[in-house]
Amino acid sequence: MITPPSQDARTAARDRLAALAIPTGALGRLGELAVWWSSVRGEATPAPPSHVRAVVFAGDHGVAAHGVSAYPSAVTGAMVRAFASGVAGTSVLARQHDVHLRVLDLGVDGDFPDLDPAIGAYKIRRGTEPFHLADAMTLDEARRAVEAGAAIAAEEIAAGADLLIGGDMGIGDTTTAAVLTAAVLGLPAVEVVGRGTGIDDEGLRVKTEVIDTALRRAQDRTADPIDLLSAIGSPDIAAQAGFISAAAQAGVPVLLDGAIATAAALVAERLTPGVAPWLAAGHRSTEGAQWHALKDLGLEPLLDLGMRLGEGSGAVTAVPLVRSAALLLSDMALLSEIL
Ligand SMILES: Cc1cc2ncn([C@H]3O[C@H](COP(=O)(O)O)[C@@H](O)[C@H]3O)c2cc1C
Ligand SMILES: O=C(O)c1cccnc1
Repeated sequence: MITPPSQDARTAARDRLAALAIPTGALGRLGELAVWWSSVRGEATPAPPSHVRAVVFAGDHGVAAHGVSAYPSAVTGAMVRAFASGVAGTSVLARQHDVHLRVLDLGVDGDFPDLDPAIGAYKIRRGTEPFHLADAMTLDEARRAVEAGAAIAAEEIAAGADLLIGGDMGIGDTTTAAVLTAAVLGLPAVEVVGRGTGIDDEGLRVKTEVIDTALRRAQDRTADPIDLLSAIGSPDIAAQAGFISAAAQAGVPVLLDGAIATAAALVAERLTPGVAPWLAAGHRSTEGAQWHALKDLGLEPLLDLGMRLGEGSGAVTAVPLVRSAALLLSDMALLSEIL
C-alpha cells in the first residue's frame, strides 16, 4: 500500500505559489516542481533536498551479443571500475551537486575481486539470457532482484536520503528498457526502439527485430510484473524497480533519469500502484520508450538537453532545479508584502 503525498501540503504550496511576487504562473514548470516537492515532503515550504543519494545499478544484458548496441559488453565492467574510482560522467556531476553516489553490481558478467566487496553484495547472476530467445532469468532471480532493490532503498533512506536517484550501467540496457516499456504499455517495437549508444540504421533494424521477437515471446507474461521481469528483464532493472517501489512506500521521492529508470518506474507502478505521485522526471531522453513511459506515469521532464548517457546523469543534472524550486517557494516575498 502506498500512501499518496500530502494533499494539504500541496494545497498550501499551490496557494503560496499563486501569491508570490511574480506574475501568475511565471515560474512555469519550476512552480509545479515546487508544489510537487512540498507534497512529497509533507510541508508547505520544505527545505531544498540536502541529502540526495544516487545508486547506479549495473548488469549485463544477453541481447548485447546480438547486434543491438554500438559497444561491447566489456564496457559494463570497465565502467563499474570507473564509478568505483569516481571518474564516470555521473561521478563528476554527483560531486558538483553534492549527490552521494554508489555503484552496485546486480548482474555484471564478471567479478571485481580487487574492488570493495560491497559492490557485489546484491549480485543476482552474471549477465542475462538473450531474451528474444529464452527467459532473461528465473522467476526466483527476478523476485530476489526486486527485493534487493528494496533493501538498497532502505539502506539509502536509513543513511538520511531526502531524494533518491537510480541510474543504470549495462551495455544493451536500452533494448531491455524498450521491450519492458512496450510489453507493459502494449506498444509495438517501432514505438519504443531508440539508437541507445548510437547504433546505425542497420543496428536499428536489428534492434527493432530483437524487441519485436522478445515481445512476441513475452506477450502472455504481462499480468505479473515479476514474471515479465523474468521473461524480458534483467537483475539491474528489476532492482531499480524494487528501489523505486520501496522509496515510494517509505514516502521518499525519486527523481527519474532516462529510458532505463523510467522503464523501472513503469514496472514499479505495476508492482505497487501509487508510485507515480512520488516521482519527478529529471530529463527527456532521446529514447522513444522513455517518452511513452513518462506519458503513462503522467510526468513531464524538467530538462531536454539531448542527453543519452544513462547512469542517473540526467536526474543528477536536474537536482539544482529541485533546490531552486524549493527555495523560490520558501524565500521569495509575496506580492501583498511588497505592494
Ligand atoms: C562508455 C560508456 C559509458 C556509459 N555509461 C552509460 N552508458 C549507457 O549506454 C548503454 C546503453 O546503450 P545500449 O543499449 O545502446 O548499449 C548502457 O551501458 C548505459 O548505461 C554507457 C555506454 C558506454 C559505451
Ligand atoms: O535514456 C537512457 O537512460 C539512456 C540512453 C542511451 C544510453 N543509455 C541510457
